Amino acid sequence: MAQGILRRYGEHLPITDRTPDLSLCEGSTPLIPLINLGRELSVELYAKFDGLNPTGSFKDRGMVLAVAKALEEGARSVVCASTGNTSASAAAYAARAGIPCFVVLPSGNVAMGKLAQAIAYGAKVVPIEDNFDVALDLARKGAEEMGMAIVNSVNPYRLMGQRSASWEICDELGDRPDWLVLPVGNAGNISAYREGFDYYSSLGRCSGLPRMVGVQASGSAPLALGREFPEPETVATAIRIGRPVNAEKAKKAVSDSGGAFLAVDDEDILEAQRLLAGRDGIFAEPASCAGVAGLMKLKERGELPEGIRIVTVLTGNGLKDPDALLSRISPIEPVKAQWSVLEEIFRS
Ligand SMILES: Cc1ncc(COP(=O)(O)O)c(/C=C/C(=O)C(=O)O)c1O
Repeated sequence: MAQGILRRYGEHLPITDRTPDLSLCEGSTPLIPLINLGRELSVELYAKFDGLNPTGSFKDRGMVLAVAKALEEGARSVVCASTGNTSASAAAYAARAGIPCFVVLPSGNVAMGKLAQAIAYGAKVVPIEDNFDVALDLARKGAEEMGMAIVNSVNPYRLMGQRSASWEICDELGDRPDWLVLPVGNAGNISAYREGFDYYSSLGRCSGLPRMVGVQASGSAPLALGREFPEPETVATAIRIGRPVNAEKAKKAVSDSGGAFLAVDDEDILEAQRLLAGRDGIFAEPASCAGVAGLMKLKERGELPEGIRIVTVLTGNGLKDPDALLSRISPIEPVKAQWSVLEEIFRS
């Protein structure tokens, strides 16, 4: 049975005998070979499908530790700002832990599935008339003024828990991949992967860092395009973040690994989402598909070496945000429930 992060990797995490044994059986997500897409790109391609965590995103890996340590350190409630997945995860683990959760969201820019989760798990949802970056400033003030535990990736326990994904990849492949490709918003996850590979390398369990490729949406790409984005815009609302709090760590992860940041357009992201589902049967939310869009762009430019082993991190489940896809297709009208009508369709 899945043990959860605190049990599976407890010896590598800041667990004490006072740390609550919190778990929603997160982690141990599948590393799925993308056979068809890999053939098209002429690489050995795997998807680390973190959309199969309990709340449907990679956030659970860090949240379980952040909430457990908040309890251990005497916090009586948690707060976060979120583009959606952090709030869903924080609300779930706070519910499990029996403490209140306050989430500050950029009104009108959070996918319905994620909002439904935060409400269902019982969080106090506070939409604001501004973007994620301002929401994070307000959540941090709430934590300071009212002694709540902030569980965004400014909380070090979040990145420590998220290192577990790199350990799972190494445990399964027997080493690090040649490349790790993933979407970048607040830049916590790419930083956590770097820390995780470094740590496993220090234990002799992998041979150093993979080349780390962080992909952003071109309308919200402060790291990829090297400029401010005070009004970030992208259909990939999960990475609609203009002021990444982990920017410096992420830049070092990319430079130390000989990697790169890439910017891709929204249409490239949605095309990657359709390809991923249509070729290899995996439905991931738009932000998660930015990595695949980046690989397709590199292939087009002749900058994707053949035969290398790549892991692309699918950070969130497609069910979180079906609107992005549905809003771009014409409505599917019902037909008469007659065999002749269906037969014509089946034969076409
Ligand atoms: C699906 C998905 N893919 C990628 C990212 C980017 O990870 P970071 O670069 O570590 O921020 C997010 C981030 C979401 C939030 O930041 C939030 O939920 O507040 C995400 O939900």
